[in-house]
Amino acid sequence: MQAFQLELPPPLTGGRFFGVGKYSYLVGAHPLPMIQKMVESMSQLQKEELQVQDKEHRKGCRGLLYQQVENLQEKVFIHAEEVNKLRSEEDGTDLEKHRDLLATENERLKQELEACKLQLQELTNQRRSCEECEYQRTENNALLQESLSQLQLEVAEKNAQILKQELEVQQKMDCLNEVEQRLNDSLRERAKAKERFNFRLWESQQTIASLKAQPPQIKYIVKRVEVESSKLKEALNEAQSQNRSLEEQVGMQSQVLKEMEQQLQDSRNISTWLRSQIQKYESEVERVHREMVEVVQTMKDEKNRAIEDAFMQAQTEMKAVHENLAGVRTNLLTLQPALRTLTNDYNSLKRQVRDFPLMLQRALQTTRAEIGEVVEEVRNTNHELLCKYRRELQLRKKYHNELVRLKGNIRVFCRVRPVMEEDVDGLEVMNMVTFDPEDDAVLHLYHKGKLVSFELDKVFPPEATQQDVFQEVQDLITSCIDGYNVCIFAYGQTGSGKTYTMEGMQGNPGINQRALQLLFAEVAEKALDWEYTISVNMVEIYNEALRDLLGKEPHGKLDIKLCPDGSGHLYVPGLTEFTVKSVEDINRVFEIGHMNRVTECTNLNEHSSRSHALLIVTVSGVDSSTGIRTTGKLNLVDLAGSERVGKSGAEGSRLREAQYINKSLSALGDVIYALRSRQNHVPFRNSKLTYLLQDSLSGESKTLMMVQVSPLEKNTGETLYSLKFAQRVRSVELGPMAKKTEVVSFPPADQMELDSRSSPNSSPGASSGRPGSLRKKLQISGRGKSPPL
Ligand SMILES: Nc1ncnc2c1ncn2[C@@H]1O[C@H](COP(=O)(O)OP(=O)(O)OP(=O)(O)O)[C@@H](O)[C@H]1O
Repeated sequence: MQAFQLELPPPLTGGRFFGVGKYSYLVGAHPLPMIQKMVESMSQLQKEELQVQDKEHRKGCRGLLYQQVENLQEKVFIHAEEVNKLRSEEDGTDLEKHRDLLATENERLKQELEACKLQLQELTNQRRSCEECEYQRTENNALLQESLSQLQLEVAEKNAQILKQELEVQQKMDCLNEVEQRLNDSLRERAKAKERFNFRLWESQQTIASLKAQPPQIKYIVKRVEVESSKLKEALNEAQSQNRSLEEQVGMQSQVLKEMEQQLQDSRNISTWLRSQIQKYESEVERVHREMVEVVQTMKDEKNRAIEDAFMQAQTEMKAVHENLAGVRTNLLTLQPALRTLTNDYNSLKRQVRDFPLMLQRALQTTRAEIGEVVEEVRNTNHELLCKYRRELQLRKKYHNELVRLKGNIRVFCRVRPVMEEDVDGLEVMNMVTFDPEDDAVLHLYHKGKLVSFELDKVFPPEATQQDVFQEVQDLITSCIDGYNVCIFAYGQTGSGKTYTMEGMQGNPGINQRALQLLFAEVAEKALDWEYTISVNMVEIYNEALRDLLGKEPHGKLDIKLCPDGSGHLYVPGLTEFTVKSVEDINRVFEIGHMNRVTECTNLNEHSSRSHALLIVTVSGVDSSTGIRTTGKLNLVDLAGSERVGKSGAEGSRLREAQYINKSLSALGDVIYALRSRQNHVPFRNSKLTYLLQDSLSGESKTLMMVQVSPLEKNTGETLYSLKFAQRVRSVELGPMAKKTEVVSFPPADQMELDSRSSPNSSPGASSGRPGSLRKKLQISGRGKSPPL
């Protein structure tokens, strides 16, 4: 029989033994009292078992059971030891300690922060007292505020971290408590099982003891021993099964222990991490603290420096102020007499100021009276001047009219067009017209080998410009503003330059546009006293039909009618009239007229040479001071070509056109003749042209006939005819002799030619009142004789 020795661990400190009989229990602060108790009872059991073994040497079957129990005890002990060790090493209180430490550290940081705030407050106060460092302080303050807010943020973060860690620690603690609870429960279970086992063991021992106490009956005993030994076997089996269940429980316990170990390991990791975090936090706090201290130190230094500077500056300024004060004191001494003088002056000025309104009122009254007198004088002078001006105006008008009358109310000019490139046509062109260099009213025409001379009111050579021509006619145009009716006719064969003279060309306008421009200028000059309105009509007479060139329906024929007011004046119902105020307006009107003329005909050149184009300008004015009203009419007429088509044997429409043209031109000649010779009857109604211009030709009206001629040899016939026409118009002399003259019709073209043939060298101009050089020449040569009309 083998003896079993069980080595038990020394009892843990802090515990007390309480024993009842052979079972003793350890209670107190030990973490595993049940295990301990179990170990104790097991050792007790072992001792008793040993005694039994001694007594019952034959009962070797119990050895296995003891062996197993021993192993079990060993394992339980090891586990208990490990648990104790773990508990002592990594107790949950460590985490709590860390947490407490962190809380303390946090508290300390908060206090430091408060101290920093206080210091900052102090510095702010100090800075307030130092005004010169205001700007710098504001900047530093802002920086500090910024770092402070950063620190506060960090502290808040750390607090949050601490709270989180506290929560985690709490969770771990709860976990540990739960594990401990479970361990305690399992130990209690085990103790109960052990107790039951012991009780059975005790019962078995009691049975053995009672068996031993019975008297020996060999045969019977042997049998009983066998019986008892089977009982023991049963007990043994039961113990083994209990042992197995205990082993299972131990396995479970070891599993639980493993879990606990794992949890402890996790806790250890977390604790390490927390420690590192705390270290980081501490180092950060330390760094911030160091920075704060540095900043505070820098600010203190700056403050001291600023104070020193301010002090030095104040000292310097104080010194300067003292010096100034001394200067001021000296000045004060010298200024006192000046002050006295100034005070006296001031007092006298005050007196003057007091008296000033009265003086001013008197001066104003005097000045007003003087101004009134002067104004009255000026008014009188103005009135006189105005009267003089009006007288002068009347005189000017009178003299102008006298001048025009002296020149003749009907004047005849001649313009010779230059030889054009298209006239040359490869052949040598002979210029048949020559001029008198000493007299600008004479021209000579070389015709059929003879030189025929003509004297008119003015002759324009080919080189005369549009401006030169206009210069001579502008008097007539301005008289229109004074209320006179003016007619300017362009007469001549086709291509002789009538349109050029009247309308002109782009960029070089003729009489029409220049006349309107002049009217605008004159009207503007008189705008102070007179208010003028300038309106225009444009008409065309073709084959004795009157057409409105500005109307919306230029095809319609117009009629000339007597005014229903009984004034005897004529008017054209439905004739379009435009009021013009500027050159742009004129251009627009000309454009409309031109367009209407173009739309009417297929060949404008042909058409224009066979129709009369009239631009009628009406100038109405009212004198704002006197209320006098004037109305003048300017008729600018581009006549149809005067060539004698009828003679060349034309037929049909061409002949009809020619007849109409001849008729109207003859009628014009007749009217002018009748007017110049002051006949009682003037045949205005013989043509549409003269009838339309009746108002403008009669009475005080002024007429200019611009006879256009070509210098070309091929045109000499027509040139001669035109010049004769001009000569005849001009030769009609006003005065007693003219009055006596009979009323005769203007000779037709053929007759005029015959006349010229009969006396080619005769110059009708010789009989005119104009003292022309040619006339003198003719008189000297004895050939100055008026032709019969
Ligand atoms: N004084 C001048 N200087 C330069 N060119 C001129 C002059 N006179 C006329 N002409 C030119 O001669 C040509 C014929 O002139 P314009 O058309 O004026 O003649 P017209 O007598 O009006 O003819 P029509 O009776 O056919 O209308 C034009 O090309 C014109 O430019």
